Amino acid sequence: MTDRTAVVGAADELLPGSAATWRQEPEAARIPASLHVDRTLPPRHRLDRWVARHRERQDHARAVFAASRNPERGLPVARMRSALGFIGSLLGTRRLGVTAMIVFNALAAVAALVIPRLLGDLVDDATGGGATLRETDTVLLFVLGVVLAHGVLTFAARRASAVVGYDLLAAAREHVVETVLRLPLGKVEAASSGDLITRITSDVNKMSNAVRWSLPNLMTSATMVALTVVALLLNSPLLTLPLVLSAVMLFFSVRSYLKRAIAGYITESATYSRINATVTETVEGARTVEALRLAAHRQQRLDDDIAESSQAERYTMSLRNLLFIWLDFAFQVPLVFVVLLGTWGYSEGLVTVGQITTAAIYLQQLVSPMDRLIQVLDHLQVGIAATSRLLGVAEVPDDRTPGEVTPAASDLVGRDLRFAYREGHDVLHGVDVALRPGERLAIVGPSGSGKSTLGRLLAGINRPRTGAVTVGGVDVMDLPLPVLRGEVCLVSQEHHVFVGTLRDNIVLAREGAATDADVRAALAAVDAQGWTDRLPDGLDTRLGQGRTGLTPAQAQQVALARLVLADPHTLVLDEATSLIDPRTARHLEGSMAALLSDRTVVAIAHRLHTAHDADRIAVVIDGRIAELGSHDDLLAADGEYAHLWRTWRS
Ligand SMILES: Nc1ncnc2c1ncn2[C@@H]1O[C@H](COP(=O)(O)OP(=O)(O)OP(=O)(O)O)[C@@H](O)[C@H]1O
Repeated sequence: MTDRTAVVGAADELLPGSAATWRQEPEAARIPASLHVDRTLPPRHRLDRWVARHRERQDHARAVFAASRNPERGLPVARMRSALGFIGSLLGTRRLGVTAMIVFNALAAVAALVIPRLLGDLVDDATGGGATLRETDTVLLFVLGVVLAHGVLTFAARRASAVVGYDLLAAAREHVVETVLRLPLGKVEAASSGDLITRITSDVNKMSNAVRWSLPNLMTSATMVALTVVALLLNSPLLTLPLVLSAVMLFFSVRSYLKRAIAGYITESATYSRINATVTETVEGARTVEALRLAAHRQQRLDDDIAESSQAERYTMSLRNLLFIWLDFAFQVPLVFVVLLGTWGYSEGLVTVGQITTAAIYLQQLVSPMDRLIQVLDHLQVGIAATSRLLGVAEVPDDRTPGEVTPAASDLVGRDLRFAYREGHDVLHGVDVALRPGERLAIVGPSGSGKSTLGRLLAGINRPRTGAVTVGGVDVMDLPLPVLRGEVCLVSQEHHVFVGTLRDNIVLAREGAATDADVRAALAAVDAQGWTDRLPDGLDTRLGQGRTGLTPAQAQQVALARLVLADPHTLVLDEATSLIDPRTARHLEGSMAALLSDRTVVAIAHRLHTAHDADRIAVVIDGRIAELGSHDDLLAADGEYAHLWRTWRS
């Protein structure tokens, strides 16, 4: 891309209604972010508006949730069952740790339950006048011992939970990284980078919190609740009755919450993805923003994203608030009933004061684990939503179906190639191109005419909408990636230097099969031996961010050396030498000439001298091959190429 097109292209990404828009969450799912609390309204109307807003946010959450099921629109979201299955399988492979976690949590809960029972007995002995000072001392000492045991067991339980939690987190992170690396390149590029980043950062963290905090607390609280109910029953079945009321209230309020929460949290995360996408694009396009004075527009877009996110957060907050109101009722009402029932039962001689005391303490003791249990449910909803988004990355449909057949020949043919980045907007319109083995084809044409897109299709990066690219008669989309890499390779304008040694950066094209001599030969082939020999640690010199920096030209040479090692019979060079100054580029091309001589080369060229040296030149205009022939033939034809050539020469 030229500098001008770089600016215009980047501006396209940053302006409304541009190509960038389709990469994000479905536009239809946006909600108006204009609903603010109107304090001038009378309270009843305010309540009406609150209900209306709540419904609107709920509809929005449902729409985003439904849209997230469509893999064609952004990155998909996995089903809740898959998320639970994933967490379950992680837990299943750590049986020892999980068992330790359960056992210690259960023992800690039992220790906590013994104390009220002892205190209740003490009250009964005291009110009955049966307890001596010595007995009271013994009971208190015993209570102290149990408190100490409880502390030790709680420590052991938390430690076991932390070990399991961090282990799970590490496993989940590895899974996510592997999944992301396996994604088809075309799909990764089509996804919003903000969404991908949010999923592998914020969603991984949410899942990790759910695992590290929620699972242990779920164990502790659930054990505590279950044992407290058993203890209540053992203490007095009559005084346990009010719990039924509590259970009914809890059941309905939690069920209603759970029905809505997942969609709410997935929507909330989707809004974070939007914010991330807007910020990332703005930072990446900072120069364009400055050059075209787009700051106010970008600011507005970010404000809109934040406003929308705040609406989504308000919705989940309302869900939580409603839940907690019900929980307060569910916790307080039984206590009142225990006192009332206890008073009646005492007057009828059915229960003792000690039993009432124990029941009241147990009920009080139940509030905290119940409260935590509900918080755990809330965190788990967030965790499950985050896990669903994480696993959704793995559900991106693969764009190739690798088969068993390997190409017997090396002729590369493209037939009826059409391609659209946006549905209904083809950028290639039925291109036919056939390369003879060993031929050099230069692709030239105006900016945006589809040269790079054609190169990507020929290299098997993207699947054409119609037609196919075949190598030796086999569709490139049917070849497994390692096989394809040995057939056709694309060298693009971006040359990433990975953090690692110079050697690592080069052998990744043929991992495990390349020796140091191969690496040196590859560097020599691209004329990089001089400066690489002068590096302080030779092939062991560490490159990448924060380490030895490379000039763009050196980075490009490293990328080319990688390619030499991959040894494909066909190379697609997408302005591969554009970042090197013309003299070095000429030099580099010269030194590569011997290497390229027995390969098929498709060179997407801006500098026409590359075209001049090619066997044939394809002139791409508006997604079609307008002219095809040798330099001399095309000059003689006096068409588009002749015009470009004269302009370039002058
Ligand atoms: N990732 C993308 N998303 C949406 N549209 C795209 C994308 N990449 C390219 N396009 C559009 O497809 C069309 C063809 O682009 P392409 O990069 O293939 O042209 P080109 O001839 O290589 O341009 P240049 O010489 O400027 O690199 C252009 O209109 C471009 O805006």
